[in-house]
Amino acid sequence: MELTYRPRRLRRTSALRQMVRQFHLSPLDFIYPLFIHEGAESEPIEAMPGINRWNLDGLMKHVGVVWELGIRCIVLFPKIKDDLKSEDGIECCNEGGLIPRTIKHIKQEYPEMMIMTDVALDPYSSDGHDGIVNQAGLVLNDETVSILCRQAIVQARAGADLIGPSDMMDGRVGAIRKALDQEGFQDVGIISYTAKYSSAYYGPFREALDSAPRIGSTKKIPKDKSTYQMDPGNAREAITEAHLDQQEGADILMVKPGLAYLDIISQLRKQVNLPIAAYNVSGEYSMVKAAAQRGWIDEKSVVLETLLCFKRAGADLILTYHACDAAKWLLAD
Ligand SMILES: NCc1[nH]cc(CCC(=O)O)c1CC(=O)O
Ligand SMILES: [Mg+2]
Repeated sequence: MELTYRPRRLRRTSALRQMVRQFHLSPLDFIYPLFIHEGAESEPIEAMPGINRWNLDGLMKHVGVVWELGIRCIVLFPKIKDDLKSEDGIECCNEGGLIPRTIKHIKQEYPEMMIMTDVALDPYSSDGHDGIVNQAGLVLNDETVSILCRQAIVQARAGADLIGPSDMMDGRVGAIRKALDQEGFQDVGIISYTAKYSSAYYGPFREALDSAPRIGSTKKIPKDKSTYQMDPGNAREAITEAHLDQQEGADILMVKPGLAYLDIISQLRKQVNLPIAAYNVSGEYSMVKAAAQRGWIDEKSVVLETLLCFKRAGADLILTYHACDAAKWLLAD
C-alpha cells in the first residue's frame, strides 16, 4: 500500500509511545480517602478488600507511608458510634470530636500533608441522611446548611486545608464560603461535590461507615438520597450545578461517581476553568478488587488504565482507594 500517513509508526516502541502520550498519571493526581474510627484496633472493611477502618495509631503510620509514596492529599471519613448519632447530627460540630482530633494529630506530625474533609451529616445522622429529616420525611435544605457551616468551621479550626461539602444541599458552597471568611479562614479552600449523583455505587462506603439511610423506624425516612443527589439520567443539570458552585466560591469541582460518569467530567471540562476532581467511588473500587481476586482481570493494568481515563476525560485530581497501589506501581515503572 502507498500510505503517506501511518499512525502505527508512533506506536512502534515503548519510548516513542511514551514520547507522544498525551496524558500521564502521577501520585500528585491522587487524593486518598481514609476511614477512621474510635476503636482500639484497626479493622478491615469487608466490602472493600485492602481498605481499613484505622485507629489513631494505625492511621498515623499509614499516613507516613502515603506521604512517602508521593501522595500529598488525604480525605478523612469517620465511623461514628451509634450513641453519638442524632437526628440533627450535631456531633459533627463537636470541637473534640473524632475528625477535629485526628486532623490535629496528622498536622502535628505531617504539617505538609493536605487534609480534605467531608461536610455532610450522614456519618452523624441517626436517620442515615446527609441532612436533617423532619417528621414528614423531608430532608430540610436551609436548616441543614446552617449546621454544615458550623461543621466546616470546626474542621477549618482543626487545620483542614480543603473543605468538601458532599451533601448536595442548595446554596451550601456560598454559605460555607461566607462562614469560613467571617471566621478568618480565607485561605481554606472548598472542593465541592458539584455533580454528585444518587448512585448505587456508594454501597461499600455506607457499609464502611454504617451510614446508609435507616428505614424502618417509626419516623418516615426516605429510603434513598434522590431528593438531593442528582438523577443519573441528567447531564445538563451538572453544568448548572457547576456554574452555581463556581459563582458561590468553590475552588475545585468534583464529579461523583467517576467511572460511570466520565461524560460528565468531559462536559464540565469544556464549561469551566476550575480544577476538576473525579471520585472513583467505593463500588467502582470493589468491582475491580472482586474481579482481580478471582483472577478475571489483571489488577495493576486495569487500575492504571482506569485512573488514566479520568485524566483523559478532563479530571485534574482523582479521589481513589487505589491511590497507594497505583502510586507504588507508578514509582516502580
Ligand atoms: N455524604 C457522604 C458521602 N461522601 C462520600 C460518599 C461515597 C464515597 C464512596 O462511595 O466511595 C458518600 C456516600 C453517600 O453520599 O451516601
Ligand atoms: Mg448544588
